Amino acid sequence: MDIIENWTKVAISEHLISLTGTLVISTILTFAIFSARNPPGIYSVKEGGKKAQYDAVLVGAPEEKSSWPWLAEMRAKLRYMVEGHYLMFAAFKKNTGRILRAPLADYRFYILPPHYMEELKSLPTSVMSSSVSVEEYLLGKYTTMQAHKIMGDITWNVIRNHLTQKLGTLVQPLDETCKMAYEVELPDCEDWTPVLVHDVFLEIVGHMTSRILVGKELAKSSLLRHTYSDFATCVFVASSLLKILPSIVRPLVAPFLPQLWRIKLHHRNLRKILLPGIRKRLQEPTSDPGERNMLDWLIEASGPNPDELSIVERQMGISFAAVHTTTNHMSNVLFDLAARWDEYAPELIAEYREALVEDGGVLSKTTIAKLSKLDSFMKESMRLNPPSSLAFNRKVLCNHTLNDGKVLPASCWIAVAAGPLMLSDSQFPNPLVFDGFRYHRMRQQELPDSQLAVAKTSHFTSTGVYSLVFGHGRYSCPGRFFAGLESKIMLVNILEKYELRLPEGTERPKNLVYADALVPDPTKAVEFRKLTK
Ligand code: HEM
Repeated sequence: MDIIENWTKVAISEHLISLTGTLVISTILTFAIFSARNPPGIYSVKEGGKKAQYDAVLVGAPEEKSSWPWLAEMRAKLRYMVEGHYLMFAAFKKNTGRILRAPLADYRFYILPPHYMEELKSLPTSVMSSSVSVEEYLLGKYTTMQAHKIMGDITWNVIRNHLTQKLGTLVQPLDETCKMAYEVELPDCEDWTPVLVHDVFLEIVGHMTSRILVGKELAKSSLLRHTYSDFATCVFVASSLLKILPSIVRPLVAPFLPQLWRIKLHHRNLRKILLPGIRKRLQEPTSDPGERNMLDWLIEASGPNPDELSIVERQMGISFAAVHTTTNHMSNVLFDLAARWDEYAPELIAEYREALVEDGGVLSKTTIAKLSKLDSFMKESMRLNPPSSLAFNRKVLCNHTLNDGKVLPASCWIAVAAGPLMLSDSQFPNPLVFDGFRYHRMRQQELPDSQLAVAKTSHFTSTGVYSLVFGHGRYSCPGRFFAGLESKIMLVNILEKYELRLPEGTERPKNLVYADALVPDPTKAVEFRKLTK
């Protein structure tokens, strides 16, 4: 009943939000005009009133010098929102080796050349923090995505020391869940059937991730899966809407956002679903190793008197990090595979069958590790369709002097232009061409010294300057090994049972752009057909 009442509120508030549209647009303009204090083009970074130590080039600034600098900056900000991804490529190409400034809302956001990564990648979180940048980017104050609290050491350690270490034992439960989810979520596909891959795989990834987060029984709850996936959607939508407003106006608009209402509802529902299980475990820890899951690991990692609510919050945080990222990756791989089925599927199927036979017909972690061509295909899909043109996003927490003497001022943001680096023609022959087995070949060939940096990071989960989709260094994505395993299990189950193609007369769908982010188009379908035995 509670839930029904809340959904009614949501419907009413959706009307209210359209009324606030006018307010939003007028405040964007006010904000853009009054916040444009700096001239476009070359932007001098001044520290503590001293002379600039370096110049940063404003991404998206007009070529010619403008007599209305604030107008030029305002245009750069608006352009960045709609085509930031492409502007970043153009600016990086023209200014390789220079520091760029991304005109994103009211952040001081510097895009550093990649050579700084080596010295930055191991800095402690007291100097620069990935969690704080996530939290502020997603406006955690409003959206409850307070990453520095709900991620933090406990979550990181649980993912690194439990989830990743136990991947071998998770293959069978994940495979079983994947097969069940395909039965439930995919249509029959007796003949060619269009499938909206983003929406359907959001459900399938939801089933598989929940299986690991909460165990077999609780993972059956469709409310739980909806809570995990819609929480993330609400956080993205609400933060994107609020971010276009000046910070002073945000508290006035926030109460009208239906997404923020839904976020509250999701927290309440998750508590209702998880707390009884958490309390039961606190009294009597799960003894069956096959039944232990993220709930047990979080309880163990939280010390002698675990705070049960913080375990629920951490679950929400992990699902946030895991579900949409993996869904978007899978959507891209399926678009790429469907577009080139005849070229790649026969070799991928042969590789899988051979590995399975070697392992006595039982899918295991070793079988998955033998799928070098599939790993390469997934990595190539990510190289050309990264989640963002930026990576290694950090909030600088105190003034930091780089080895060459330049100072990163406290409270600025930094990132590296991951997208352009992954298209570097010095590292990738024909960088714009999809070459699904490029990384597979790299692992087997002798490469010139100039390409060794890429060759060393040729595996799906490895990170480096030319492989930044999972970030890099001490705080790179801890869940990437799980994401790789989960994706491969979903893919071998497709290769085994289905054929794919794009709807007739269509091409590989283009990604949607929002600022520097790239998202697979959720309205585009892939056609599936079940193989007859
Ligand atoms: C294809 C799927 C995924 C992609 C592309 C991805 C990407 C990323 C990136 C770029 C970061 C930031 C790293 C950095 O700043 O250097 C990150 C952080 C993180 N990821 Fe992933 N990830 C994926 C899947 C997962 C999964 C499945 C999990 C959990 C099981 C996970 C858990 C996390 C966590 C906990 C963080 C730290 C967040 C924070 O500190 O606020 N990720 N991920």
